[in-house]
Amino acid sequence: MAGFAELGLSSWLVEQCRQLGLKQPTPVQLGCIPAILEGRDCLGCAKTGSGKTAAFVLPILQKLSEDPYGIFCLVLTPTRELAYQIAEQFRVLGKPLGLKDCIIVGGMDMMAQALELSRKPHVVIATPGRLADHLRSSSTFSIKKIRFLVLDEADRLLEQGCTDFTVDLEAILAAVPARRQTLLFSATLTDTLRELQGLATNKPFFWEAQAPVRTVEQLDQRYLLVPEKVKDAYLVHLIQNFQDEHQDWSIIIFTNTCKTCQILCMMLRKFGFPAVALHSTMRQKERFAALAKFKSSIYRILIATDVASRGLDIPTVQVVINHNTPGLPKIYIHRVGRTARAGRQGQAITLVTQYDIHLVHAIEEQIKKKLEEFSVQEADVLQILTQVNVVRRECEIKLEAANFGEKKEINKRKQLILEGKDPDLEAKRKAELAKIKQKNRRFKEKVEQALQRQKASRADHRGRPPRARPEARLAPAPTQGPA
Ligand SMILES: Nc1ncnc2c1ncn2[C@@H]1O[C@H](COP(=O)(O)OP(=O)(O)OP(=O)(O)O)[C@@H](O)[C@H]1O
Repeated sequence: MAGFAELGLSSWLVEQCRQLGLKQPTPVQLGCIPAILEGRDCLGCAKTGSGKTAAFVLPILQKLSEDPYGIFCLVLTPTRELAYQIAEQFRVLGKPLGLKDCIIVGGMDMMAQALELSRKPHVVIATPGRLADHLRSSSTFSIKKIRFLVLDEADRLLEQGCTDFTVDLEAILAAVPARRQTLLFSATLTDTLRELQGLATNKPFFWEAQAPVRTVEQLDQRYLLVPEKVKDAYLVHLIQNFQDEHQDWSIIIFTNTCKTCQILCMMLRKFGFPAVALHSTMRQKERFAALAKFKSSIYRILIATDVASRGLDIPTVQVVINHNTPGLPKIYIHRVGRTARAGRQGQAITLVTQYDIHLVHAIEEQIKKKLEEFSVQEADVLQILTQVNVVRRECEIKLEAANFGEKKEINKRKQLILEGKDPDLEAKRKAELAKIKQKNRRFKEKVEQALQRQKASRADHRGRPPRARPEARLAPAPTQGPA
């Protein structure tokens, strides 16, 4: 198998890899590094934890060492934490170059960032919103001459999710040169391939890992069917068992809202578990502090919303628990990909209520693998049921008294003012964006319905009725009220 040197990387970079313990290139690195060194655009789609970051960082550093100037490379990424993680990889691998990098993300001081940008760093790693703000408000830097544009988690940057990057991306794309190399990476790139291909037009090289299953083999994937009302008792039971059976452990629990995230964190702490929360309504400094404490195992449990579902590389994570079944299979793929990274073992347990069975089927269809049932001693769960429900209620009351929702609004407004924006104008802009999104959604739905009708009428023509939906594989468990 080819080593890093055979891929065309210089000896100093091969030595950097060796020092970091990267002995052999991973398949995505084997595929993409030579193409990037050749000057081609690249779309790299490989499973979570397979080394996509180094697949773009290494060839960029090589090209930078041949012709160093600032700003040479711009990396865009959907979350702030991920921006810091990517910067770290550039710093470590590019140390012999004396690499200057600059991180441009929301929630941090804008003036300090503007100053850093004006010093022409070699590499800028940014979230789209904040970089677009700088482009609109400052003329002290330029990205007109960048040689590389990287979109990490490219499909997320292009989709219209709860944070819509499209307007900011347009502003950024208008400011970068047409003659550049564009590199797009994600574990779920194929879902938005058509949109992405429009961005990478310079002899694009598409690399996709060929595998029958879309999640990693070393990942043990389970579901646990739980009645909605007793979910938290199951969660406490799972964690207690895991803590009893393992010495050195770390768990990430994903939730669907910031409020649930906060309540679960309070609740688990009341039970004496070392838990810390990470969600978008926390101040940025608190977010970084929480992640740092989890990474250094001061806290063993990270309870997070989907701000942590993509890209974060924390090798010690052995288990991912989905407190809610993700509504989209690709969110599932990224969430469970926080464990079993770089060849390690890992386990993912998804709590599934009677209302979520169709979501599990959609996930299984996408990942091309059936989840197995995780069994627990229900009698043990019943024993703690009342206590868990009482503690949860106490936490809810405490959070309501602390005006969590209101504080969230106030924090948002404060942040906007700090960023030099008018909160009311921003609210108007958001409302307009939401309207456009809703219009787009309706349009998409109409198209889908028309396609369905076409399909059905074709099936009628052939005299075959459309296929009936398969029976739900998971039978709903009996609902159990709190004792
Ligand atoms: N050639 C290699 N040999 C061994 N380990 C590697 C190699 N390349 C990268 N790694 C390690 O693998 C881990 C995962 O890499 P990385 O974070 O780049 O994954 P990814 O493919 O971007 O995952 P995700 O899709 O979740 O973002 C990192 O800890 C990284 O240091």
